[in-house]
Amino acid sequence: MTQIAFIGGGNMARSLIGGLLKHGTAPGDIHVAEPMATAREALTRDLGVTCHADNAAAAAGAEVVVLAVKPQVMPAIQVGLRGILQDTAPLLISIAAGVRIDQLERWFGALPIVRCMPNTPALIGAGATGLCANGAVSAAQKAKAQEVLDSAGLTRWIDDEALMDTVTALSGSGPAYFFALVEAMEAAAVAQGLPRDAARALAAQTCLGAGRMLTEGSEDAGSLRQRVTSPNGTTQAALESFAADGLPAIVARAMGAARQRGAELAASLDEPS
Ligand SMILES: NC(=O)C1=CN([C@@H]2O[C@H](COP(=O)(O)OP(=O)(O)OC[C@H]3O[C@@H](n4cnc5c(N)ncnc54)[C@H](O)[C@@H]3O)[C@@H](O)[C@H]2O)C=CC1
Ligand SMILES: O=C(O)[C@@H]1CCC=N1
Repeated sequence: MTQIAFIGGGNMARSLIGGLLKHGTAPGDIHVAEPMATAREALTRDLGVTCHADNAAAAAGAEVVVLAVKPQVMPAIQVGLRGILQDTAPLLISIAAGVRIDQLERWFGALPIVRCMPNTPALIGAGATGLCANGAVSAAQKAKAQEVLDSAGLTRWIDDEALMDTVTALSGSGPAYFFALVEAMEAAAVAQGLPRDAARALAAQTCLGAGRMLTEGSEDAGSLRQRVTSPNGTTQAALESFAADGLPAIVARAMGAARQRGAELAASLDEPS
């Protein structure tokens, strides 16, 4: 079996490891480097994976190394990792927001690299991941990267790396937009007098049902929306209010801010010329 190392054992690493274990990867084939002792203990206790305090120790012997640290931590981990990665030449997968493939090549050397952007629903196997490969990634390695991310949910290859910040703005950050909308819907229902537990249950099930209609049926969001909207009915009244308040522009501005933040995060990691 392929040995996989995770550098950073936080939320996303945990989600991706959970998916791999569910899809048949043996815990013994997964090594995790994590500086926090309590997190290492929890990972071993909960998932049965082997944890290391040292990044190079986790990466030694791995055919796939997943970089799952915060973007700001990325330049610092090259110190301990570059040597071992140059010796073993694994497939390097980065899940860090913003961080570009050319930066990864500069820090870790010429390697097959896949930059990807998963999201938190990976925790329940319902994630969505965009992936982008550099020219050194073989067809077999591409298939391996896809297999790793497929275990967390849906995957899509993105040919143009410049669009990865848009993927981050769409599906990487997207779960938070959705939760924010649900919070607002629940709060409005409670303000109208509905008990909180009823508001929460009805809102959550509504989102589940709407999401399943989108993913399990063949209709797009626009036509599903139209089917809810009776002429001169309640939905029309709500949608007209959204339109008057500029919902599409609000969403476009928010996604623009997310995309720009991805680019800024990456730029902040470039050495001044
Ligand atoms: N949270 C999210 O929704 C998503 C996050 N991402 C990306 O995933 C990456 C990780 O994010 P999270 O899991 O949310 O963060 P997190 O903070 O939960 O996990 C990061 C882990 O890295 C560890 N760490 C810190 N310094 C380290 C070092 N020098 N060597 C090894 N490990 C070190 C931390 O102790 C922590 O456990 C980020 O780059 C983020 O942009 C990608 C998609 C979605
Ligand atoms: O907020 C962030 O920067 C990360 C990347 C996408 C989701 N969470």
